[in-house]
Amino acid sequence: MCCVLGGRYGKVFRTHLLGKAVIVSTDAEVNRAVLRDAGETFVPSYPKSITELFGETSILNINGPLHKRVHASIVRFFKSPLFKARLTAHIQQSVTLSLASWTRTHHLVYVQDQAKQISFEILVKALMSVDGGEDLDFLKREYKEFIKGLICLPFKLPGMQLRRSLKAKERMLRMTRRIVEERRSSMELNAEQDDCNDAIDALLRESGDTDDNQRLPLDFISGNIIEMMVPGEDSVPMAMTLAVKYLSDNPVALKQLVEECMELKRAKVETGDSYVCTDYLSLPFTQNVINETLRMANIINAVWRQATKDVEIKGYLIPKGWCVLASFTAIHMDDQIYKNPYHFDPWRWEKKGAGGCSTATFSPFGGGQRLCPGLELARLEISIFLFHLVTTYRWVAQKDEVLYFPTVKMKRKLPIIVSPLT
Ligand code: HEM
Repeated sequence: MCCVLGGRYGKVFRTHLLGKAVIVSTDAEVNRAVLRDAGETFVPSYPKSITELFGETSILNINGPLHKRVHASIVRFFKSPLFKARLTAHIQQSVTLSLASWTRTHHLVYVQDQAKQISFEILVKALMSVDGGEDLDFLKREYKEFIKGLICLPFKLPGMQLRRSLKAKERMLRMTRRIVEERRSSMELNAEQDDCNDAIDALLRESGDTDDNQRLPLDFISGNIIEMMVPGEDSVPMAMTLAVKYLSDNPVALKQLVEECMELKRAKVETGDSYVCTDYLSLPFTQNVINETLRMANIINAVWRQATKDVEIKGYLIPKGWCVLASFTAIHMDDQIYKNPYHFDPWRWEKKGAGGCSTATFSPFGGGQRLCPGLELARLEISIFLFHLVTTYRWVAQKDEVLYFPTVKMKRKLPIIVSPLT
């Protein structure tokens, strides 16, 4: 029997958020059905200021065959062994350089700031091969202004944040467009070379499944490179920071992580081999720590969709035009699914499997057609950061607390006092 939702209704209920009538789902099966939909019934739906900032052709807004094509192209590139090998070396270099700057004993370090710095550099390297220098400083400055517009009043009047953010985006777009044009020219000159160094190359080479070899327009590529920074920029450093926070509060878990990482380090010293990406990703306890961090942190706590037609899921009728908020937090903190959900317990993943259980009950990276294309990049970065941190330093964390609104942050940026391992 199908029911039209009225007021609070069990695990799926109707409410008002940001002035919009919304159906909130805290039900794993309903969430899975929403995520699995390939754009026929549900399309992304964001508050007005976000849609304005992203633009209509952003991967986060588009649907149908174009979305599928762009998403597949990015996933293919991020999964390619050559990219992962290059990126592993780059992440190692960024992390070790950053850690080397903390060398003094009893030195105070703000983990959140350090993690942000490391992961921003890695992100722009992966997306557009910007590698330090003025371009990186420019992007850092403009991106900071741009991102403030994500949570602001949706008016573009002079002096208002949304207008300032859109101006910052215009400046970033000019720079990105220049890089994209230069890259296309050099591709035309070296037509036989089909190696992709970054997401720009991947999108420039993307020709679709059709015979007409339709390339993606340059403005489309430039815009998407900037818009793809949004889901990756804050989430990775916050996962790194929260992992350090949870480990600081759980010495037994930290001890086991240190032992696992030290064993790999000793093996590498003995053989003289360098680290490859699978070394990091196959450390089972490290992956359990990352799973547990992502489960508890809920950095992306939900996804928003809008129904394009009346649809019935598990007996609930979702009327056409209504927004659905599929909550990940509700599932990740459900004590029917995770025993003692507020307790940091990396060992629970030994039972569930290090790769996580089904996407219905563990979906920090979303699922279905919009499954995060940066998933492996994120896991690799967090793994490398934790590995080098625990094999280089001991630390004592100062008192701090996690804030969940409007986005996940540490109240004091997680200050720790570090001492180098002798
Ligand atoms: C811990 C880190 C990360 C988390 C928790 C995370 C989470 C997510 C989630 C939940 C979605 C799905 C949104 C939806 O269905 O509407 C998503 C999409 C996306 N993520 Fe990530 N992400 C992370 C890192 C990254 C990184 C490093 C990148 C690199 C560029 C990235 C790029 C994207 C893109 C482009 C999308 C949009 C995909 C689409 O709509 O087709 N993410 N992410």
